[in-house]
Amino acid sequence: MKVLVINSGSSSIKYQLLNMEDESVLAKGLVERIGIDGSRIVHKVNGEKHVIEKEIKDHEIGLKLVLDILVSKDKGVLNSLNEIDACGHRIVHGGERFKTSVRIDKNKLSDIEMLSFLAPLHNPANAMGIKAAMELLPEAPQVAVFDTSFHQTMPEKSYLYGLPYEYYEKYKVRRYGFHGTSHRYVSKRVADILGKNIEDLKIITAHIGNGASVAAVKEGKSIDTSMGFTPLAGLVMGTRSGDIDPAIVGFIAQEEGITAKEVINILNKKSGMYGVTKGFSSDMRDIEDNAIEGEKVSRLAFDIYEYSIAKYIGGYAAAMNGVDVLVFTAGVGENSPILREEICEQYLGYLGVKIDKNINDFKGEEKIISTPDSKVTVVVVPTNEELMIARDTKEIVENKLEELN
Ligand SMILES: Nc1ncnc2c1ncn2[C@@H]1O[C@H](COP(=O)(O)OP(=O)(O)O)[C@@H](O)[C@H]1O
Ligand SMILES: CC(=O)OP(=O)(O)O
Ligand SMILES: [Mg+2]
Repeated sequence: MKVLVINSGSSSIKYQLLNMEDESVLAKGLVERIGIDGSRIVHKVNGEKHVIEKEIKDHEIGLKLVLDILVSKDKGVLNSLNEIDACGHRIVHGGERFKTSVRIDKNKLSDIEMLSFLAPLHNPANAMGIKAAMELLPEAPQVAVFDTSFHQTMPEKSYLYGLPYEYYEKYKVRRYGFHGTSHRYVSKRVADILGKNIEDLKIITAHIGNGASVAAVKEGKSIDTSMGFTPLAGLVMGTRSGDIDPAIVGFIAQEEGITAKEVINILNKKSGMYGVTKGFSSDMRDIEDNAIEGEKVSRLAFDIYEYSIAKYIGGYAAAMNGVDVLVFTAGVGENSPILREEICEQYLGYLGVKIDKNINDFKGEEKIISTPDSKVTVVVVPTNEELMIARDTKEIVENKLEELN
């Protein structure tokens, strides 16, 4: 079975075509800057990278280009689009409506669109990707895999805020949590790597990418996570503030003469590392390089970033009354030895965490970085959201996965 995985962002489409017989990636790529100047497609196949600059006005045109390239003579891997057996979509917000991955029909698509009020930055783009795929691949079943599903196991005490209860009843204001596909993948994978049963483990997964979140996974189930009602909450991120005193929103709005919505936009797009470094960069590679060279503002930003991660790890050790395994994943977690080292050494010694600095000095591999006598096993596990989406898609299409919706 060949599965096309689509992850539509507001201005991009990431895609992967997988052969599910052996889970190999046949081709993958990124359509970026959709609807703005400089749009292009970066396509990778057989170890080669092709960049095509082209005007791409919307998601349908973007996806059409992806499909054209997949069947093209020189850069393609398919003879015909009929070879695509199914399409899996990453959907950021499933609300309380979607507890598992589902096969998409018109009603489910409209429910996904209705959830846009909870994730205005993500769901409209996700829905555009589904519509484009339904249009261009009418024969292929479409499956939705939600960032929020894995966290639907959180108990009420984790997901309810200290707000008037009517806001939960009327508007479903609660913690949802995101990056669930990644937390699910790495928690299962680390149990396999360690040869343990996930049911016997208390795992903390730190998904540290441009968007970042930490989750507490007990007996294979998410019991808490740092993102909340939206992906703005929790850790300090590339451009997002993470947790702040909610009173700041009204205060800044009043002082700057702007609306609450505009303040939230600033918290999403102009804060985090970007904001603390006065607009220098949101990319951790830049911040890290500068911090290592001793530049003060970047060093401070890096400290704020690590400290916020460490506090959540400590909090989740308390939430589970212990921790057996700590996982680092995503762009920064996989590729920044210094971040892993500083977090473990400066903040987690009291938990009995000990890492081997020499072993830790690598990027992007599956590896145990703790010492044999460490009380907590610390492991780097590269995430693979696309593989999870493809696996769920295959299982749904083959009716092997129960849809609880
Ligand atoms: N070698 C590295 N050192 C530190 N950070 C890195 C490195 N490589 C990538 N990153 C960080 O990973 C981030 C992207 O992570 P990723 O998980 O791809 O994010 P997203 O899926 O949210 O776009 C980049 O912003 C960059 O800061
Ligand atoms: C939900 C979320 O924050 O996603 P990303 O990390 O891809 O921005
Ligand atoms: Mg990501």
